[in-house]
Amino acid sequence: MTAPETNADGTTPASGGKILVLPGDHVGPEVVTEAIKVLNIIAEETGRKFELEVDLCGGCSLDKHGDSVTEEVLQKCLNVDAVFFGSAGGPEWGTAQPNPESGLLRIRDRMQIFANLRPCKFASKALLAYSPIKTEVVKGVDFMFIRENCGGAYYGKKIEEADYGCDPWEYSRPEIERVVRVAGALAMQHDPPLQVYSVDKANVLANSRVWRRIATEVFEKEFPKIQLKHQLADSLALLFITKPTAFNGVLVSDNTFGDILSDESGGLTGSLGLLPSASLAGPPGNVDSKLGRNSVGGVVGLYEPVHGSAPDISGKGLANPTGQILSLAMMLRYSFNMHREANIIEKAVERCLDTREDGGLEIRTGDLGGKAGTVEMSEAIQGEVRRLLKTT
Ligand SMILES: NC(=O)C1=CN([C@@H]2O[C@H](COP(=O)(O)OP(=O)(O)OC[C@H]3O[C@@H](n4cnc5c(N)ncnc54)[C@H](O)[C@@H]3O)[C@@H](O)[C@H]2O)C=CC1
Ligand SMILES: CC(C)CC(=O)C(=O)O
Ligand SMILES: [Mg+2]
Repeated sequence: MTAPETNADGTTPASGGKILVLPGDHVGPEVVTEAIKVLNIIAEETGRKFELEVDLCGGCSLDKHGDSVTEEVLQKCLNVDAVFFGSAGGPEWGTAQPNPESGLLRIRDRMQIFANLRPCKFASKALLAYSPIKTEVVKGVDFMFIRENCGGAYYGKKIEEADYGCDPWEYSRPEIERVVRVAGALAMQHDPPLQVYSVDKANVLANSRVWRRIATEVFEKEFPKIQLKHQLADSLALLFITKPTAFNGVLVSDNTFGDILSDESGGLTGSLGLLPSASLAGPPGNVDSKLGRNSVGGVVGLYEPVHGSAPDISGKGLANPTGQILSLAMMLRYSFNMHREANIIEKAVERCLDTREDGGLEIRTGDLGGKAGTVEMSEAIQGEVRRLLKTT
């Protein structure tokens, strides 16, 4: 899984950075394999040499090592520029601890990749027809959901007894400040800055009231051009269905609300199989912050699709590889500053999904009602990526 040792003209490729690949379980390895083919095309065409290492996390690690992630793999995560992750879990491992998913949670914690960016927009306008929401309601939806990724109810000292369970839902000032700053920094990358919404349950939860107060303070002090708006999480679940474009811009929330509400994006845009994500250890882009920088001038991050291991369709070559391939685009953009190549992958995906009338290839995997398999979709994207790299 490495790029060629020399460029076509015989020169040595520039050192491109280290990537740890953790394919995980069920459809994870199926879609990761396809995304790596796209990465190899980019490495080949640009001469950038990435150092790739593949290891285990999830049920596959439980089977081999008796733990969902080993200390050795956690250490490797700390010594790379980016981690490329598939998905962890499946019914055969159940939920008793440590379950496969706990491996991913431990990696997020160890890497302190506290900002999980989950963009929601149509990868092609042809997909408007696949949304269960009326076209006139969902057309133009375009937001970035930022989910706090290392705190809240998913972490802390849990109590699990036969008849009692407790997950403390805690947030402290530094945890809130750093993630809302990422929301502000992303919004400021646009001219005029994007609207930012902070999502909470401040009408009920103490940790939400602290979240709201600190988010307000950070925006007043550090992002005076943005007027932060607050939205309760329960009504947002409704408004995402009835008026999703009202939230175009950037949304930021805690771990639990963000996990649940960002899956709704899959419902809005046609299929969960299309959606990528990036979990970052600092703000992306040229910001005045050294937090989370990697050895190649980008941000340390873990990249994975929003979807899980889809055990219901695994082993049949049916999974849509698009979410994983778009996660690769996010990795190139945020961890490797390869904006051109990231844009090319997104354009290639769009062309493969566009209707023939619009000059596209109109390829549809099963989640979009079509007959194409994982490899067919991936090969079409690879072909478009190669063509666009040569011609643009
Ligand atoms: N980051 C991760 O590793 C995550 C892991 N999980 C784990 O995954 C396992 C399955 O969870 P589910 O609740 O079923 O959620 P899921 O996201 O795996 O699947 C939900 C539905 O979406 C479909 N789907 C998902 N990805 C698809 C793709 N690429 N192409 C076509 N269809 C796709 C599935 O077939 C299923 O019908 C569980 O063990 C869960 O804990 C769930 C979410 C995230
Ligand atoms: C650890 C994961 C299984 C939690 C989740 O659902 C997600 O991150 O999307
Ligand atoms: Mg989830």
